[in-house]
Amino acid sequence: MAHVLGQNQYGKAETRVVRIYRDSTRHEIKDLNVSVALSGDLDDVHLTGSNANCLPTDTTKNTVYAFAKEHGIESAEAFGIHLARHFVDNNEPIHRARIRIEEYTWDRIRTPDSSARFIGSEEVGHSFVRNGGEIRTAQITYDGSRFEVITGLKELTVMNSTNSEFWGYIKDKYTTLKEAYDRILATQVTARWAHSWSGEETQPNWERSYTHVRRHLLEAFAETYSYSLQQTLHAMGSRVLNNRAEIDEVRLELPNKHHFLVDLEPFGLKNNNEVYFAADRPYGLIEGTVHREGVVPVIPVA
Ligand SMILES: O=c1[nH]c(=O)c2[nH]c(=O)[nH]c2[nH]1
Repeated sequence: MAHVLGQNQYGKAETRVVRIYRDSTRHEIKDLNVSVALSGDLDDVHLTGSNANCLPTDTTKNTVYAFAKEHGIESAEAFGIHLARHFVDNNEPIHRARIRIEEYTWDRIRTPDSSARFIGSEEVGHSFVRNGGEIRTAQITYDGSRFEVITGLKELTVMNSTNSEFWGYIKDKYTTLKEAYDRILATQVTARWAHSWSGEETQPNWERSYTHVRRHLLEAFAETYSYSLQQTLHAMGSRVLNNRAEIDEVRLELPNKHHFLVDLEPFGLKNNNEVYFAADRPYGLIEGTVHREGVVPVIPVA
């Protein structure tokens, strides 16, 4: 039986690159995890053993490090665009590059010590603490003519301790869930958003765009009086599209981090919505895309 080689791609995954800027005593850090996936005219590599069209994954890793030195890392998106363009435009057999990046952020450590090696008010120019919050993500795809840039974040955990209800749902013989008129709403946000930029004009300010999208997601979560996590999801996506013209589509994955009231009656105590059991699994998983009318969604449904 004949077999057909289907979609394939290759490259070095998870190259961890840390770039320090030492231009002043106030150092800057960019800390990325970069995964390269190349595809193109690679049939022979798989079928005949000829590696004539194969740019080694080792080289893709080296390119990440060399570009960090030569071009710097202004933003994950700009760095990914640079890499993708390089791999496709300089290697004839490579027709498409997908660069996935995770970015870890570092906050400055502040100290009241005012000795000379500290600059500014209370900031230490060279001391950082890893931000325990969300991880930033970026995916850049380039096919030789168009770019697709999908920015995102994951592991952003948020909670509303009130302003959340859930009732009026379908009830069948298996339904035991009690209707809730004042519950905790907590989730760990995974969000991705697609930019309309595709390579023609100058690039958006990726860092500023990220900061604003994150703020809009959080503000929408906090300000929405919620009748379901689904409704909150739509409010979060809409808020981003209403406020950020550079973005066409937002996809959200929101696990419902259930908080169940503990029965305190056995101890002769009344639980007035104060003591909860935070369950880690199973969890409801609410997923959805909000996009502009007429735009064909591009963010893959994982
Ligand atoms: O916001 C919610 N959406 C649901 O679909 C659902 N289902 C459920 O059991 N609890 C909840 N909460």
